[in-house]
Amino acid sequence: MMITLSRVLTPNQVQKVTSLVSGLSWRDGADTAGPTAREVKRNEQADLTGATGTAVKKLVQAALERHPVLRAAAQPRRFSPLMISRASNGGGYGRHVDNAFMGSGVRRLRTDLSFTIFLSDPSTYDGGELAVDTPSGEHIVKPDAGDLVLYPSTTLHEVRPVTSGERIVCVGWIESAVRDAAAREILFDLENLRATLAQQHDAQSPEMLTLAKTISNLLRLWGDA
Ligand SMILES: O=C(O)CCC(=O)C(=O)O
Ligand SMILES: [Fe+2]
Repeated sequence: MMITLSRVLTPNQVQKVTSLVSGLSWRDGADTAGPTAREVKRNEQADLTGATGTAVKKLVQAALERHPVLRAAAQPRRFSPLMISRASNGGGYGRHVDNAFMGSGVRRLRTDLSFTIFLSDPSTYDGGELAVDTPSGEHIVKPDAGDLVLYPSTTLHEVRPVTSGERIVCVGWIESAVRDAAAREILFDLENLRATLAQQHDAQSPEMLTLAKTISNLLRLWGDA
């Protein structure tokens, strides 16, 4: 399942992040890629270790954690550290698969889902589409600034060359509490159903209680703590 969530960052938050990011220093993106991805990674990564970088990460992380649809779709257990990437002048990121594991020690996580939060207005750069291989063909997106694209880390994907302007994004990975993608999709459907039914039914109604019980018990069956 691949979805685009609109306005995970509001226009104000995009502006705030963009202005903070403009004060950061950058280094070659190949430094943070795995051995195969390194060959095709042609972008730069912001240094987020200082106070400004920390402020950026905090702002974005808070928006991610409170987003109800992202929570329902991803069932996040752990988030990777966020990265800010920039591509211009024909840069991009050729077809690759993300590393299965990231980080080390207690911070090590399995990458179940990858996401990109677009920070640049799409009218300000040419190219730079994110293209993800799906069983039904390539899914190509270039959404508005503030939108988040969530897709399975199991896929081959690429960022098409940026032929003019500059593409700035925030990327990260999620280890889901529900490892199996099919199980995650069933739970996402049920959560959407719950949200729809909640408009007509009281939370204490037998229907809503049974649905709550079903979702909770499927999480026990399929989820990791
Ligand atoms: O920039 C993007 O949209 C995706 C980047 C990517 O695939 C990666 O960092 O592994
Ligand atoms: Fe990737």
